[in-house]
Amino acid sequence: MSDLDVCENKPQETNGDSIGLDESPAKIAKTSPCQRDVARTDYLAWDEYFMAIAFLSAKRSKDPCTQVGACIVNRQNRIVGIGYNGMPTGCSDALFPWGKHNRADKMENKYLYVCHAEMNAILNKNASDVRDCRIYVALFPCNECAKLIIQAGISEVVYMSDKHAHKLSTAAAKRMFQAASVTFWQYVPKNKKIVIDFSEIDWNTMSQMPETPVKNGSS
Ligand SMILES: Nc1ccn([C@H]2C[C@H](O)[C@@H](COP(=O)(O)O)O2)c(=O)n1
Ligand SMILES: [Zn+2]
Repeated sequence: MSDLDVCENKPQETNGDSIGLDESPAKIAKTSPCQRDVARTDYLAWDEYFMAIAFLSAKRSKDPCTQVGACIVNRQNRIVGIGYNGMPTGCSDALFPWGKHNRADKMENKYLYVCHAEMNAILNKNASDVRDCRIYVALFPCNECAKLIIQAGISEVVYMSDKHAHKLSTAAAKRMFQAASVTFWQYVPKNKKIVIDFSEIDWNTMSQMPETPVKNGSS
């Protein structure tokens, strides 16, 4: 049984044995998670969870080179904003460039148009403001996002990669964060991977897995 399976309140048969209240520790150890009375211990820690949300959001990005996600969290560990790097609303991917090397036409460069993940997370906020929140982001913010983060009142930046540490935009961002007392620190994941495996669902207890992917309302 996986953690996602539906638990039923009846003794579960396991290996042909029934499980009674006076079972030996060895037998209790063999019971399925649903039979246990104590909480799981291998759940995601808060930082791991919020950074994973940022990485999941990045999966929506159409940038062929770098997909970035951001997740804003308040002091009660409630998510108040999520975003990823993408073109502005109404600026179709069919009409705006995802390239960055077009020497013939300087206008055909994604950097002129793309909204960064941090910007979208702030603009997507579901709270009146994001003051004193922290933002989880895969890459260290650029100087333009640093301005938005500071002006929005976010007080803490949690980042995974500082691969552009050598860039002027990163140095400028750090200079502004330090002047504005915005703390920043690098999250080092405990686990290299967090797998979301839909096939773990016990489809016998849920509506059958669709034979062919059902297209959702938007692409
Ligand atoms: N903190 C950041 C850094 C970058 N991005 C976005 C902006 C671009 O879409 C992409 C970077 O492209 P590359 O220079 O790797 O071709 O990532 C962001 O949203 N947030
Ligand atoms: Zn940025």
